[in-house]
Amino acid sequence: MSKQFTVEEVAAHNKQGDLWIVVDSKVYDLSKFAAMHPGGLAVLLDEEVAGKDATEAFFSLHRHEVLQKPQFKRLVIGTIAGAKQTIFAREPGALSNVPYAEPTWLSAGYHNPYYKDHHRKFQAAFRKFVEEVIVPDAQAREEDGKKPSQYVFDEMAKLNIIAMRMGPGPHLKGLELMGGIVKPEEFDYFHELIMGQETVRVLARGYIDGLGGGTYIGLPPIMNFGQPALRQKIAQEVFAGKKFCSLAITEAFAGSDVAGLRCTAKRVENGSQNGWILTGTKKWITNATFADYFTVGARTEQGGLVVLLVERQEGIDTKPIKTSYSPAAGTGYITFDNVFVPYENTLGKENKGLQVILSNFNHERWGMVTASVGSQRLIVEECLKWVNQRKVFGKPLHNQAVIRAKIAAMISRVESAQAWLENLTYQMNNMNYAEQAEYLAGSIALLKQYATSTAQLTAADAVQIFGGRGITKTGMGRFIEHYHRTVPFDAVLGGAEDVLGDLGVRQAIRKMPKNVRL
Ligand code: HEM
Repeated sequence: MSKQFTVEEVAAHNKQGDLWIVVDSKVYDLSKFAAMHPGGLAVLLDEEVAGKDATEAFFSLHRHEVLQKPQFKRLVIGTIAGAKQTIFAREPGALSNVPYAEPTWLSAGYHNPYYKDHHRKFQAAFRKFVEEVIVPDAQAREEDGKKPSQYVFDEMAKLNIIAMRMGPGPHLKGLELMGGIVKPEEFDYFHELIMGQETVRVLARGYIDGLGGGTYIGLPPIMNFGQPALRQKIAQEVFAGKKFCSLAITEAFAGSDVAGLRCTAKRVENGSQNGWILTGTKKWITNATFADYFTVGARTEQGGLVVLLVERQEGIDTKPIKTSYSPAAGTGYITFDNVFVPYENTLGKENKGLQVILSNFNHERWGMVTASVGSQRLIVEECLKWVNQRKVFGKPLHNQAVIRAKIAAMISRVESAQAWLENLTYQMNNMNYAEQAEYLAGSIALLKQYATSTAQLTAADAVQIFGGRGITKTGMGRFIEHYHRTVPFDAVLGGAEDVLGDLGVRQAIRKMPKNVRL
């Protein structure tokens, strides 16, 4: 049992060199630390703080995790006799009890039609994995800008997480998923949705893309259109966490208008050399700096498009691009200088590359929505906690009607996006790929536009609620600052918002019956 002190005993230690304070029933000896305190010595010597219970002052200025750091835990010398700890951090893997911090299917008292028992078990195990294995590496790599550590990929591979990240399908056959919690034949788009929403809990946007953003979009064309032997070899290497893919479509010359690509692929057929010569550049390619395989869109001599699987080799140069998120994503500029690509590395048919590129767009955009809505929800939780603990004019911040109005809008946005997302996910579970393309392409595009545009409104509101802290990289508002800075990525990747909104409406117009009038 830790040493017990009375309030009076603590009160006697209230000066420089002999300074104790109480935070949530624990007594901290700050005598030596006070001079190094990042908030300064003076604030600790304040007569309301020195030798007193400073719980409220502490939590209005620091995140809870400050107290959990080993160097600060060591400052605890005992507890106040008869007092009990009242503030607890969420255990790794546990659900949050903050209202709206979890989707309704994970909220006490709610019912839902979509998720089964194996989804719940999967969610609990996956969150624990994210918080225990990924979060520590994510925060460190986001800081130093290096790619996610190899041990994280290794741990993911052991549970077949990289394979599951590619969604349901025959590639999961025979694999033990998440230690056997879910059977390959049970694995559906709701499991994948859970993965998308749990992974963003690391709140390190660049790192998340580093963790498999390139593979998520670069591997499907290989799996769906590659030669059997080749796709099996590559899928195995990638699922084992040993190799990485990236999708190299976008260029400085062409973004959403893939028809305008300038990278060229010329056929060469002279005896042993039967293949393509690839020349050109690609820009903003996620994971490019460390990818082993590039799924490249290029223009043929006939003016059509071809998609090629290109292995890293001489003639390929990748250099990092500085974006507003961290270099952990490995975002790069690629130069292909007369690179030879064997003919068997052609994905799909020559001059029919557009179909290959477009074929994965729905799944890719839907996946981006899962992540976008998941991180939007974390921001709602951050804001609810902050307005509850922050005091202004002697009252909690939520006492201001304007603040409550902002929170109301945030909750409505995230709940509507989640409900729409779950509905479309249910449709995906009950449609084959062709049906998804036929019925869902427009809705998914509209949902992505909705999710990312509401995310940006929520990011802006969150900054207003956090004030200066919302634009500061450390301290109470650090996740708000990060989110506000990186939220445009979601709105640009997979198609800019306006393009997607337009696509959704064009699809609807295409399906307008000829025989209807007002
Ligand atoms: C166990 C006791 C304490 C520890 C370990 C501690 C530690 C820290 C740390 C690590 C920071 C910088 C990180 C961050 O921005 O969150 C900080 C900042 C600060 N601390 Fe403390 N602190 C303690 C108690 C207090 C108390 C009782 C006050 C009372 C007024 C206080 C006032 C501040 C202020 C004003 C800042 C600067 C906040 C800002 O820049 O927004 N600290 N403290």
